[in-house]
Amino acid sequence: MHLQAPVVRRTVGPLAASQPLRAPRVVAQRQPQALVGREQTSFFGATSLKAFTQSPALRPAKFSSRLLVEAAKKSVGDLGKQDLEGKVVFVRADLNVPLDGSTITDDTRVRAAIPTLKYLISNGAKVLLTSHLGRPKDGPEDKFRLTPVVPRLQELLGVKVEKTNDCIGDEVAQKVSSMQNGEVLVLENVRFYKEETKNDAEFAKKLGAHAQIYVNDAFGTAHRAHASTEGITKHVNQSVAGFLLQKELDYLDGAVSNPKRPFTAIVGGSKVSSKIGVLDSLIAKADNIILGGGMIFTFFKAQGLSVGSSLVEEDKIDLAKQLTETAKSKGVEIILPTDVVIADKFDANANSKVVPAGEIPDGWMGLDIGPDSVKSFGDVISNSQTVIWNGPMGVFEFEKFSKGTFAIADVLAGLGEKGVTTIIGGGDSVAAVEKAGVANKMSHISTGGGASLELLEGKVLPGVAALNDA
Ligand SMILES: Nc1ncnc2c1ncn2[C@@H]1O[C@H](COP(=O)(O)OP(=O)(O)O)[C@@H](O)[C@H]1O
Ligand SMILES: O=C(OP(=O)(O)O)[C@H](O)COP(=O)(O)O
Repeated sequence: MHLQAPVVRRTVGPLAASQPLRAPRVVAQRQPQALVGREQTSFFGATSLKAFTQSPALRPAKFSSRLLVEAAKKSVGDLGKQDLEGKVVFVRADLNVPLDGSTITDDTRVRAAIPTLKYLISNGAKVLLTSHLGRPKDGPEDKFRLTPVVPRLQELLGVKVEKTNDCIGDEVAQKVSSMQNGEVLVLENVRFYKEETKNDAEFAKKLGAHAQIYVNDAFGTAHRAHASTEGITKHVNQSVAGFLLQKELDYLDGAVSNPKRPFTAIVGGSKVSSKIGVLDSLIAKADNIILGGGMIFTFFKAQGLSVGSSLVEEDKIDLAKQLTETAKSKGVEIILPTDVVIADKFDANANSKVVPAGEIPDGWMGLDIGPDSVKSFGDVISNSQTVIWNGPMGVFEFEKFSKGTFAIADVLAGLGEKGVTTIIGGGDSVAAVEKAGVANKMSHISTGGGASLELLEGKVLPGVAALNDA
């Protein structure tokens, strides 16, 4: 969630104008899925979080996202005062918010966590709340502390929220022992321990040491089998889904299991290695795949084009080649930008110019899609009936490189009136549409980018699978 300059890698190979990959398409229709409690409205829009907690659809005894799990899963809404009062409840949320220093630039994920927290507080639980923030590499780092979310949580919850400097250990034990019913204690970033992402059993046990009940409300991280999303469930009495997780699954499952067609997926952003694998199954599901952001340069390099010092995942170049071939053979369109905005350094005030996509000079890097690409992407998007978008088209945090992202956001915003389903997923993508002022025009704002893409793949999300059956 912190801006990172692309790794500088020199490109060798022929200079050539890039061509988007276009071909006729054949896509098999999937069968409709029966669903429970789905609502076809954005829950961050006008109806917002209040309606979310009050909606009867969100208090079903069971819910089931059949793309993901065999059995229906238990929800926090199944637990009443008799189950929660005086109990220590460990809540794993996704509070991985975009930050500018210590300022939260988009609080969507914090707001999204509120309904579950309010429900637990009002039922007298002692709430231990934790999350990851960013991807710290080697232990605690101040810039990855959860400190900035505490005042915002306090404001939204209307109760005092305390925080520890660690997520396990003596300080946590001591603070938990003096907690009163209805209090909230934030535990520090779980990724300060490498054991978190390794799903280490001992670490998971320590995380769960004080809690009787585990609530997973971290949809954005449900595709990770980590100690706080999966391992911990083995060390508590019961594990249930939070309202956000439930809401996301119910909505997305319906929207992507039987999408209205043409179905277009837009994939951008900078988590190339996390997301490039998803394209394989998208080829089987979507009619059009539009690529932007940092995703594109690995594809351009795979075509032997010049990418300068743009973000490239060298070890994914072969995969990019394969994906291009697979798409061609299946008749699916993978649409790449034809022009890009380049910069002479990774900086808001860098010199910039627009060049054909495959002609980035050495020392320059692509930080946005260009105006011709905006137009051709816009044409494809405007002819779609379902659009899912994860990953900004450029470094939208810098004004100079934000135009492509905001232009695509505007195109999507205009489709709502025509009844097109528009789904935006991912911390930064949501921040971008919020910044563009069009979030309330989308059908669904999802707190998970990678998670919603994996859902789209039909993969089992480990954070969901680990919960108790209803
Ligand atoms: N061409 C690019 N080069 C480097 N970074 C980029 C580029 N385009 C977009 N980004 C960055 O990608 C980040 C978001 O990526 P990602 O985490 O994959 O999206 P999301 O959070 O929506 O899932 C943004 O911070 C943006 O600045
Ligand atoms: O921001 C997130 O994912 P996203 O960018 O795919 O939406 C989640 O917090 C998961 O973070 P991770 O991709 O570092 O595991």
